[in-house]
Amino acid sequence: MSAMAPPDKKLKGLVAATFTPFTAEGEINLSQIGPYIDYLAEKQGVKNIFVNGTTGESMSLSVEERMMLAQKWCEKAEEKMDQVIVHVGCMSLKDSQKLATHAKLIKADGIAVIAPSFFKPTTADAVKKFLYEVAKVVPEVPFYYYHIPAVTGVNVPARDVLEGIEALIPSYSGVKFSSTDLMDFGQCVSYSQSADWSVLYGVDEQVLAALALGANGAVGSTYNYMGCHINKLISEFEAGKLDQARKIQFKVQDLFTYAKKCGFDLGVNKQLMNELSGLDLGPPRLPVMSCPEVHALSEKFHSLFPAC
Ligand SMILES: CC(=O)N[C@@H]([C@@H](O)[C@H](O)[C@H](O)CO)[C@@H](O)CC(=O)C(=O)O
Repeated sequence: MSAMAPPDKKLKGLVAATFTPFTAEGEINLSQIGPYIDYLAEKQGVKNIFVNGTTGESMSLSVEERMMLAQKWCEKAEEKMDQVIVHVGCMSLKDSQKLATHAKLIKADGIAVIAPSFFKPTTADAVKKFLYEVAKVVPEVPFYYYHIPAVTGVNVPARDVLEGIEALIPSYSGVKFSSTDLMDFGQCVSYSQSADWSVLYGVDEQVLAALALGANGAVGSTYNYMGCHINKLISEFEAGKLDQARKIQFKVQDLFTYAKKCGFDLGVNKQLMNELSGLDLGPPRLPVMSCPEVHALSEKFHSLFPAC
């Protein structure tokens, strides 16, 4: 079995799935990326980023915009972040290959690929063939499979996709698992243990359950603004203080129960990040609707989570 990332580069701990900064007019705003990285490192204690993913609205960006963004994230992350993983999944294989080649050029620490979702692969074999065609253009770049069936509508179990992936894609380094199916997640952990691949969880409101099953870390949108609290949850878990870890997890769940009543979506999430961080990341891009103010949600956040 091949485990591409050297042991000191194994992706673990918290990874922020970054929002894409836009100007008020809806153009990419590269000027916010430096301050954004400083905020994550200094205020949240988050040292890894996953860029141009779901939270980053990658599917609403052009290939050129994704390249500009990835380049700036990598440039500004130098010496401040441990790893920058660039999501290069697209509907078009050619676009994905172009983004993967570019990610290597800008020295990204890894690439991730989602299953295409317009023409949906219906078997693990079809998903793997697509992943292989992207990974093969940059065989020396650590490769992560990004599993998010609720968004892609590709309901092939991740564990089936992982079966034999290391033989097909020697750069395979792990899976970013954004699904509530904890049985499938556990099976991915179990498959990955012998080779030390990273298995990262992506449903922030139940990350503690994934840690119990052996997650190496977590990738998510909320680690942008509550990374310091989830770092605490992880250290309580690692210290065997389950009660303390649960307290933090339950607060996250309370926040989301409240947020869902207010119509929580990516637009609300981004606006919450703007308010909590003080950064100006602008509105989302259509079809995600912008959301003027989420003061009640920010207040709820502050009432649940006193400053770190
Ligand atoms: C569907 C979705 O956007 N899921 C988020 C979660 O972090 C999610 O926002 C959070 O669990 C709140 O529901 C991540 O899994 C997505 C992600 O990591 C990404 O932006 O690529």
